[in-house]
Amino acid sequence: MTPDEEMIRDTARRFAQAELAPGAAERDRTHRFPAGELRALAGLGMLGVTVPEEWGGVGASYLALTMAVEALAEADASVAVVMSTHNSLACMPICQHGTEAQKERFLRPLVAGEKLGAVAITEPQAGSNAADVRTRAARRGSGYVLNGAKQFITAGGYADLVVLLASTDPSLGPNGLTCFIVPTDTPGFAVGRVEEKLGIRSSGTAQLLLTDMELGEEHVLGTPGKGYKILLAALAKSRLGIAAQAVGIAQAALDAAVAYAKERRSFGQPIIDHQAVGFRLASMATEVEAARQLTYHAASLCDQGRPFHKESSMAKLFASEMVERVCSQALQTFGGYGYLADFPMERLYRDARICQIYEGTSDVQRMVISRALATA
Ligand SMILES: CC(C)(COP(=O)(O)OP(=O)(O)OC[C@H]1O[C@@H](n2cnc3c(N)ncnc32)[C@H](O)[C@@H]1OP(=O)(O)O)[C@@H](O)C(=O)NCCC(=O)NCCSC(=O)CCS(=O)O
Repeated sequence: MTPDEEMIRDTARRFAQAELAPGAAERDRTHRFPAGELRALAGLGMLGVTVPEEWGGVGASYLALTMAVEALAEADASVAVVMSTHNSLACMPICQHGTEAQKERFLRPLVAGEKLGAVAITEPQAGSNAADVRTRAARRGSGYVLNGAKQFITAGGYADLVVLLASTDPSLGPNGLTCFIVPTDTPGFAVGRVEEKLGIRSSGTAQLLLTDMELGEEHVLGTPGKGYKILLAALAKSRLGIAAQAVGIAQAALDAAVAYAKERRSFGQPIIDHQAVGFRLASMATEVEAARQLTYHAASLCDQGRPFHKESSMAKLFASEMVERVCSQALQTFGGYGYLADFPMERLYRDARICQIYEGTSDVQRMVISRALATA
């Protein structure tokens, strides 16, 4: 880890503990989207961590981004996932595939925190099979007219720009999918339901509706027909962020359980001194550290330009299944108090569950890993 990476991690950690942790339960309860908190994060460079400095970013590594997401998730997983998605799935595809004009117009304000980014791949019928996107972008004059619906879009109710996958040629299947940069004030764009959820309740997950929405050619991101590959490549990186989110939530649960187990007494001693509790905490700590190391390893491979897709999926798979186990065991340590909304365990337990679902379910990660094994 370089001094710069450490500094980014520590900056995120300080902000998370001072500015996010105190309001996390309240945002969860009221479902308030953390718009002000995200603007404050922009001031710390957290909305363009891996974007080069020439576009206003920090120009840091994916390891730095991963550690920053982990630190935020320890305090508030909703903020962490919005920040992670904005960085990896909105900023970076534009950074890597955008024209100079697109970077000037769209990327710079995203990094500065003047605009918030989201990604829209998933549709009501297209989840794990992302190639089944049916949102249609039909040619009209020199531009396109888009019709369709997008589902489960993180920050969808609040984003200013959406990197969106649509079909420009259905006869070509996945090779007819194209990425568009969609300003959400475009006529024909509407936010549908903002979803009620088990966890990450302040992340503004929404359905997006596109009705005869006209976009000029300058909104096409990358080469038409290459959109699926652009976003599969971006997802391989963004999954590091979900793994990091899982590690952060699990660390918070572990810390809370250890603190409680030292303080709570039964049968004449702190419960941590009962072997059943102490051993349980030991196993939890080991699992959290194993997931962290898998995640950092995958991020480091990515930073070195080495193959990392299998490792990224392994990290996401292991960390997201680990966090449910660890949160369950942490909650158990609190006994009845763990089940009450007055205590943080209840929210951590709910926030943990989504990690096995979004940005590729556990089964999708197993698919990516097993295909890599088959072709090695
Ligand atoms: C299930 C999948 C993993 C795979 O689907 P496919 O079988 O359709 O894809 P492939 O044949 O493997 O690949 C097609 C094509 O793309 C190239 N490819 C694949 N992976 C990569 C990569 N990591 N980097 C670059 N290129 C890649 C591959 O070589 C093929 O190219 P050729 O045709 O050979 O030239 C996939 O569908 C999948 O990941 N599904 C899960 C989708 C998912 O994660 N959805 C969540 C999206 S997020 C969202 O929409 C909103 C929620 S949010 O977080 O806000």
